Amino acid sequence: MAFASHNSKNGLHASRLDRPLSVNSMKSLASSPTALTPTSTRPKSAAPGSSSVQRRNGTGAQKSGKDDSGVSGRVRVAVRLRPRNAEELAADADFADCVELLPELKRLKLRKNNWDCETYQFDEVLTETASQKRVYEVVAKPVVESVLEGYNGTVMAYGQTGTGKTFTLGRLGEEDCADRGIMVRAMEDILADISPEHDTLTVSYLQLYMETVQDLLAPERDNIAIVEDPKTGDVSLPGTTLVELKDQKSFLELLQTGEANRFASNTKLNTESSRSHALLLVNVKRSAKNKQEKDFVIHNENGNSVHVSKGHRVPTIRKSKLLIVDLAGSERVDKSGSEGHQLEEAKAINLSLTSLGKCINALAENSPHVPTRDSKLTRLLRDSFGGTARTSLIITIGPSPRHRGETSSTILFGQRAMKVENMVKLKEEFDYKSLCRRLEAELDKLIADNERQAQAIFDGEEDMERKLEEAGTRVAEAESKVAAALEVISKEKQRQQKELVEMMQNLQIERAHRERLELELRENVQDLQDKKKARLT
Ligand SMILES: Nc1ncnc2c1ncn2[C@@H]1O[C@H](COP(=O)(O)OP(=O)(O)OP(=O)(O)O)[C@@H](O)[C@H]1O
Repeated sequence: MAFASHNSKNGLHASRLDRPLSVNSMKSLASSPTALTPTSTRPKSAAPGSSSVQRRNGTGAQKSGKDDSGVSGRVRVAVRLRPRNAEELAADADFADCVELLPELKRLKLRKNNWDCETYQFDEVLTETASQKRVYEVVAKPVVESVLEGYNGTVMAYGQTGTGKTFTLGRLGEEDCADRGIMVRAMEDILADISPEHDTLTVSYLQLYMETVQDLLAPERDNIAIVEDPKTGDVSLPGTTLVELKDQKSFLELLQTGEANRFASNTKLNTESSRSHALLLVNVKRSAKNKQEKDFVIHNENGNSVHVSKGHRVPTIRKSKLLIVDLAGSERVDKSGSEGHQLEEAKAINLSLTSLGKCINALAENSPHVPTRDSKLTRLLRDSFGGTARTSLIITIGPSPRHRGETSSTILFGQRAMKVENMVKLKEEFDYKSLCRRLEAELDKLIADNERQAQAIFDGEEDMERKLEEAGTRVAEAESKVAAALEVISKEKQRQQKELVEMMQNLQIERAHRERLELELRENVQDLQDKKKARLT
């Protein structure tokens, strides 16, 4: 759809962000229970490390963290009075304010006339002198803390046009940091708490203008669909720009871009009147490790199950959302002087605010039917009112007796909202990706250990074989040496035997020779003796 050109509320022009914008879908606009005082009670399960809502319900409730009923948390409502503006100081100079505040008693008196008034009780009553810091601390800080603990949270401003909704929520405080509104202060606290290594912080910024959702960070996306999960009721806005945030500077740039693209007009009641509802959505994703007290089984969406035994650390992830809603101001068109296109805008604003009022009434009265589907605003706020969010509403009013009727209807809206009970839930689920990564790493380690052990055995076997081989070689060498020595010995023996035989033979020959000589000698002697005898004879 084509949008008419409007001035931005703070006169800034749209500028491209330096940071890359990631396009993604948003999921639910859920949240958790609120207390407006800093000492307020948190949901029982909100304490870090304590058991979550889903754990209270036992092992069966751990499927996805979505089948539990949550903890009751009433919508908390604060009222803030704007100081008289220049026009009121002049026009209402002779008249008393239409309201009287009793902040200590958390009461507000609405004057009916000079002698009669109605008294209303709120969770917090903020006078015209209340600082932005105090407003943040009592209205938004408990919700922000709760979001950081894993619950969804909503902070919303409602009130007549020109009463200070944008002042309360959207002030950047560039010149004086004391002026910083809830959005800037909330992000400061979130950035200070999260860990850039383990947590993820993404932001989208949208406006709902004449029943059309537009991306304030990419205004060409001007017809974003609202998709509701039929099972869980979670709302998502596919195609919305999601900016991953790391620092406050980027956030301020993002807010400036958004504000520059927001529809605002100069009306009789507010020179910079927002003509759209602005929704800042902060997604916080944090990983947590919980030690299990009991054995249990995790079922994933595919029906597979993993048995987790007692004492194991199971990685879980908390995906919470903080929704900050700056509604367009309700106005009486006769007073605001709207006509033409502006009149159409005013009608659309009033229509969506009326449907929000109807839902709040139905919820406050515990009506079986809540007309959530009547407008896009109520569809977007489904989790904030009557859902799982911790919701804090700030209603803004002006002091002028001329707007007593509008102030009265704002107060009644706040009173009815105080009766709305949400069922806050810890947005925690098992981190299957991380569990899978861890199991894979463990498996890789086991495989590596196994391979190392197998290698060691293999190496041991090889070593043994090598030693056996060496021993065999040494034995063979020794055997051959022994054989060689034996051969030498045997040859020597043979040689010696041969020499002995030869010597024996020589000896026998000599003996025979000597015996022959002796015989010859004896024969010669005999012969001589015979000859001598013969001569003698
Ligand atoms: N608490 C306050 N203290 C001082 N000035 C304020 C305060 N609240 C609002 N104002 C001033 O009143 C004017 C209107 O405020 P703002 O634009 O925030 O109203 P709004 O409720 O957002 O109006 P609309 O619904 O028309 O957008 C602004 O000039 C703003 O600075």
